[in-house]
Amino acid sequence: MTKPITQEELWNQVKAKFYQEIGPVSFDTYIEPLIPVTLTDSSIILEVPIDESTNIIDKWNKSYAMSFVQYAMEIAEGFIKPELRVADTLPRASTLQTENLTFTRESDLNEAFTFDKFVVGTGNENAYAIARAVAEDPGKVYNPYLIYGGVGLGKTHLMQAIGNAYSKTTPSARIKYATAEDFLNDFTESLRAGEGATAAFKKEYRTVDLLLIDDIQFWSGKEKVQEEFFNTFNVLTKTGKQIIMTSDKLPTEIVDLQSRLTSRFEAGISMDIQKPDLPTRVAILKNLAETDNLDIPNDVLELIADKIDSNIRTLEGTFHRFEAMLRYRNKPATKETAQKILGDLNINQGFKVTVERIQQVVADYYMQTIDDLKSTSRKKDLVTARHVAMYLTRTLTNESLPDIGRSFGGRDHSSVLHATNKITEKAESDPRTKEMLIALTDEIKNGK
Ligand SMILES: Nc1ncnc2c1ncn2[C@@H]1O[C@H](COP(=O)(O)OP(=O)(O)OP(=O)(O)O)[C@@H](O)[C@H]1O
Repeated sequence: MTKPITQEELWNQVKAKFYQEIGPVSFDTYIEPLIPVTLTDSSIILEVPIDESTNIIDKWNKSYAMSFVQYAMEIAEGFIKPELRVADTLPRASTLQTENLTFTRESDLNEAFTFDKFVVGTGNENAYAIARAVAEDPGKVYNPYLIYGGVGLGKTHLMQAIGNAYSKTTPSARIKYATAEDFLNDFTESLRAGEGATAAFKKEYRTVDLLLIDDIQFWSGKEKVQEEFFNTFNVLTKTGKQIIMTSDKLPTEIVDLQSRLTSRFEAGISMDIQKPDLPTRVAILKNLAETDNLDIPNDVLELIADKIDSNIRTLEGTFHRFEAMLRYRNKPATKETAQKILGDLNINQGFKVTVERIQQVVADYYMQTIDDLKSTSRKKDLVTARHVAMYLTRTLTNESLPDIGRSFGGRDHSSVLHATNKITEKAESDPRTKEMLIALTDEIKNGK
């Protein structure tokens, strides 16, 4: 700015020009509600009332920002950029109606979900690298940032790590974490509670620096909440605020998610988290052991990590059960203790459940051979053993009735159906049969 001028003078003169240019109706809608907050040599911050934020910001970005720069140039003889910021105060009239309204708390971040505690491995290194970049400079390149992937693989942890890191470097930052369901509930509640509450809802979600929304697949088919999020999204991204989301799949794969949302999301970046490989799983267990001051041999950790390969939440849960065995039941930190836990959890310990495996276990149990099971003999014990083996094949594998018949000496599919019905009925009426089937299933999956 070359000409000395106060904020008020500048804004009043700009307003006068707008009034002339756009007429009273547009002026009252888009210009009059703005409040100048800070003027520097090169910019002016204008606060937008929360309940009109979507409209005004859209209009400014489309048409008025350019006019402002031009007017300011004429008045102050220098370049002044307008920056819009959503006011974080509610309209006065709303206070009464919002008294009893509690939204999910502003920062529901889990302090344990930090970058330090996040083990980086092949399945998550890209998602991690972007998360770091976002935490360093939110609202810039990767906006919005969507982390997607299967259940229990660390999406929430990584998203919240961004929030925790940013709140450390920028303690004044407003960070809001909510699940997609929280967002929906807050929105519905605000609609129910009336106009003031709607403004309170907007304040809650639109005046933050970082908005973290978990599990957006929850909005599938829910039109109203999608529309509300679309507006929230626009206000935040247009004012340079960061949005981070998680989902169990890519937005384009979420059924009934509006395309205007998916296309907005595509403007940022989406990164998946894959299942962790064995070294990553072992490292996660090592971290847990270290945190809890437990000395557990590597081969024991490897055994646990080897058996639980798809879900980190289950991996952690198993570790904590193992820890409880050591601490409260004084068991040694050995492979045997670990096996016990894994067995209790009914986790597959390496036996692939095939027709042959089932036939072998059942034949051994009835002291017969696999050939006997396949034979035409109708000795009573053997018939029962055959029926049980067919029943277990039907329930534990995806084999079709004809395929099962073929595996049992070329029998007809109706014989298999007859056998499975018979055993089902018996298990329903006789608890000993039921127990025997459970024990056999366990042995088929986990060994003796
Ligand atoms: N790379 C990792 N390093 C350390 N702990 C991890 C890692 N990934 C996940 N965890 C832990 O696993 C548990 C589950 O992670 P999280 O809740 O983030 O999964 P999610 O992908 O969000 O699950 P959901 O699909 O159920 O929402 C958490 O306790 C988290 O701390």
